Amino acid sequence: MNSPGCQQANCSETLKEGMGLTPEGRRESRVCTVRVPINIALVKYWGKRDQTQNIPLNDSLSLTINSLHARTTLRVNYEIGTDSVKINGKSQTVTGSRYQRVFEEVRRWERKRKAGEVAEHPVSIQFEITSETNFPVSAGLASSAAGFAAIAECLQKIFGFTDSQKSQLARLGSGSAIRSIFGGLVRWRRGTQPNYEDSIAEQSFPSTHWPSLRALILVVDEGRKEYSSTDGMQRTVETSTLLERRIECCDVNIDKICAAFSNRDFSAMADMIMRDSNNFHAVCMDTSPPLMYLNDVSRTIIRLVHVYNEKNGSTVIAYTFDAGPNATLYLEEDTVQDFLDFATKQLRFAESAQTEVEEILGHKLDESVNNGALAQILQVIYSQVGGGPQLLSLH
Ligand SMILES: Nc1ncnc2c1ncn2[C@@H]1O[C@H](COP(=O)(O)OP(=O)(O)OP(=O)(O)O)[C@@H](O)[C@H]1O
Ligand SMILES: C[C@@](O)(CCOP(=O)(O)OP(=O)(O)O)CC(=O)O
Repeated sequence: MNSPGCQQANCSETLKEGMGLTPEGRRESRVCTVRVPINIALVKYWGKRDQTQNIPLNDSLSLTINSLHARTTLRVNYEIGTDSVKINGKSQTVTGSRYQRVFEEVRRWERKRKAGEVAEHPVSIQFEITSETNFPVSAGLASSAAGFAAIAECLQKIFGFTDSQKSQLARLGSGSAIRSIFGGLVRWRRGTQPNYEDSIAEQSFPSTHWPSLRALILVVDEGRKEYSSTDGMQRTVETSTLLERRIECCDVNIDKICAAFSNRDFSAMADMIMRDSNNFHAVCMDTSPPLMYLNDVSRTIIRLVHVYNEKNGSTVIAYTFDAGPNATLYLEEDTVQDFLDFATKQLRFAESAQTEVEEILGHKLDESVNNGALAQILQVIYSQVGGGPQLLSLH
């Protein structure tokens, strides 16, 4: 069976103080390129106590999935101009966006830093971002997490911000982005301080602690989801009575998953992962009007996983669903082949997804096996649990 690639985190460099000047005496532009993976939560973040700062009501926990990533280049020009953001070749609206929130925060910090210094030039900063992702954006595959963590990484490298400032910038863009700053198993603490400085992420375990852990993402819908996570969770906060109970349980569930992870006890971890996913979607259904992120294919996958575990006599695979119908399955490497053999008999795979399965298995599928029921899998992504951001270039 083929192994998915693994990259190691390597993001400790920053530009040194004392930057170059152009012949006109202006600061030279700086450019940074990073590659940052997505993360998929095992205990979901859902609900905020501060909407503008993205401060969560509950702690959350995720695994970093390094096959899916954003490759982002940020250019900072020290002049007055219009900021721009391009994702997969498409220009994004910056005015009034989350990008602008992040850019304004950086300008504010730089103004503050410059106050007291006799600046030759006022703080004029223009931002240009180009980002490519190797997966669809806004489809519930945590594109915003990789995207905003990448922007925060670049900003730290260019401006020399502290780790805490980097976290704040990532979180300001999208809450879940704060967890993509690390590899492995990552916890985002909601924090209790009024200034939110302790609402930060930390690595609970590096990916090397459990090298045989794998993720299989079954994409069943590549389209934009109906309600964004941002709007959906706010609606839940306003209307769900179950949310309060969910929030009470998150810390205990995180502790249980961390203990299971520490002992590499897959079955104990898997049970908690599936419980959290189901609890999260129950809370979504308890929202008014309900948030129905799962579809029939998602539900077929849920059933399939339980049948497979039962057939096995122990829990060897877990599902989790974010705010969309696509499934992330966690399992160990030695389960992948048997599970895919089983799944290809029960589900229907689109032609490209079939090729992806064949690549994972390292052999062709028998013509007759890929004829399962109507459930259609469009794409299969196989990944290790990986390291965090990688710095590609800085100048
Ligand atoms: N590579 C990127 N760089 C910068 N911003 C990005 C990038 N990819 C996505 N985004 C931003 O994230 C938004 C999509 O976020 P959204 O939360 O709707 O989807 P998602 O992240 O795929 O889903 P979820 O967070 O529920 O898993 C995009 O509209 C864009 O503003
Ligand atoms: C279901 C989730 O994926 C929700 C992610 O929400 P976002 O981080 O996208 O929300 P904003 O902070 O408003 O940008 C669960 C999770 O990743 O923890």
